[in-house]
This record gives sequence, structure tokens and C-alpha cells, in this order.
Amino acid sequence: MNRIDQTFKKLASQNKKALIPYVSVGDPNLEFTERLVLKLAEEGADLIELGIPYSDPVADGPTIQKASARALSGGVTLEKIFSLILRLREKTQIPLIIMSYFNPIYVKGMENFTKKASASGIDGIIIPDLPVEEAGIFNELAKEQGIYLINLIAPTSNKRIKKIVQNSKGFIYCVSSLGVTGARAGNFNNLETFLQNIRAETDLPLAVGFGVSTSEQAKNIAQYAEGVIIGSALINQIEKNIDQNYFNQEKALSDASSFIRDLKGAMSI
Ligand SMILES: O=P(O)(O)OC[C@@H](O)[C@@H](O)c1c[nH]c2ccccc12
Repeated sequence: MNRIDQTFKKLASQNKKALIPYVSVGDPNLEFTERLVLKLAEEGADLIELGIPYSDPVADGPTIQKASARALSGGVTLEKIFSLILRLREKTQIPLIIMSYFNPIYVKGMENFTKKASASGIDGIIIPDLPVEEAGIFNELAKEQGIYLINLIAPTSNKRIKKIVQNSKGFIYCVSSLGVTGARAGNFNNLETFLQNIRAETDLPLAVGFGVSTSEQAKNIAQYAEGVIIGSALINQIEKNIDQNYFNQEKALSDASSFIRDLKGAMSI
């Protein structure tokens, strides 16, 4: 069984919800990303999204755009990322999910990418700009490697929900609101109907992302969903420890750890 299925099954048996951090790989360097992923796994993360930095992240707000730019200027490449994932897999069994725009995958070659991802120990892939209607070939290649293609459903997906869930495994990424990624206020109270409409079409776990930044929000979402995804607000914990040419790695690690620990604690109440 795929690590993603195992994790959601175990959490359900404990009546717990998944906390799924997103990290921008190589931000600001790969050595920090390796330490951060292991620390997040220790502090309560249940699955981790590994974002492949890209020059044109159209679905991302300023926080992740800047994180991608830092990673790219730090010299990150896909090959270095696959080597990092291989190193991580020797130290942790937490489900690892690559989050990448389609272009870096297309440039690498879909078959080559899925084989490298599988060999390095990846469990799932999220491609925000590859709609399920165009993902047939990639989905087959991923399946051949035992990798789940995790699809996204947005508040505007209505008529496409059935088609999306029929081509999904692992969990569904439920996008909480329109627009781009980025921490924002709001209590996510409108989620219940959105998630009910999806639950009517699938038994897969539902994880909610976009805009989550506080323990209160995570706790609220955890009442309706099986998972809470958090990216920008976590990256802010790293960014605030980077100034012109100095990166306080230890402070960034401790700020990110306590942030994730607090979120997990709030979700478990
Ligand atoms: O950053 P936020 O608002 O917490 O949202 C999660 C998001 O970071 C992560 O899942 C993600 C990063 N880039 C994306 C692009 C599309 C969809 C989702 C994403």
C-alpha cells in the first residue's frame, strides 16, 4: 500500500487529521531543506509537499514566488532535488509529495520524471496546471511507478468534480478559495458545503489548502476535512530569518518547528 494510503488509514483509526506542510525545496539552500523536512516530520507533519521551484509560478502569491526565486538563485536543480529526496528517504518514511508545475516535468520528460521520482522514494505528485482532462498520459506513467497523481478541486470545479475524483488516488487537494497561494485571514466557515459536494462523489480523504495561517483556522478546517495543507505561512517563518546576506538557520528551524507543533496541537484537540 502507498505511504499516503497508509498514513490516512492510520490517522482515521486514531480519529486524527493530517497536517501537510509545503516547503519550497532549496529555499534558501538544499542543506536547510533537508534539515527542515526531517524536523517537520518529527514535530507532527503527517505528509510533506516538496515544491519544485519554478521561474513562473502563476498559481503562487508573493511568498512562494520569492521562495522559488531564492531557491533558483541558490542553484537548485531537479537532479539535486531528486538526490535530496533519496537522502531523505533513507531517514524518514513520511509520505513525500512533489508539487511541480508541468513545465519542469515536460522539459525532463514525463517518463523520465516519473521514473526518477519513484526511484528517489516519492509517493505522490501534484501538478496544479495539469487539468485531469489533459493528465491521462502522465497519470498512466505515474501509476506504472506506483505514484499517485493528486488532483485539485477548486470552488469553481463544480461540473468537473466527478471526472476529477474518478481519476484520483491518495487524497483530493481541495482549494479553499479562488486566487493564488498566500496566508490570509478568514475563518474558512464556507468549507462545509464545498466539501460535502465533493464527498458526495468520493470516499477519498479531502485535504484543504490555500490561505491557512493560524492554529484556529487549522482547527476549524480539521472539523470538516481529513487534512490541512499549509505553505506560505510556514515559509514566512523561514523568510523572516533571512536578511540581505545572512540566514539564521537555527532560528528558522526553531520558528518553523514551533509553528508546525502549534498547528498540530490545535488540530488534535
Ligand atoms: O501557501 P498556502 O496559501 O498555504 O497554500 C498551500 C500551497 O502553498 C501549496 O499547496 C502550493 C504551493 N504552490 C501551489 C500551487 C498551486 C496549488 C497549491 C500550491
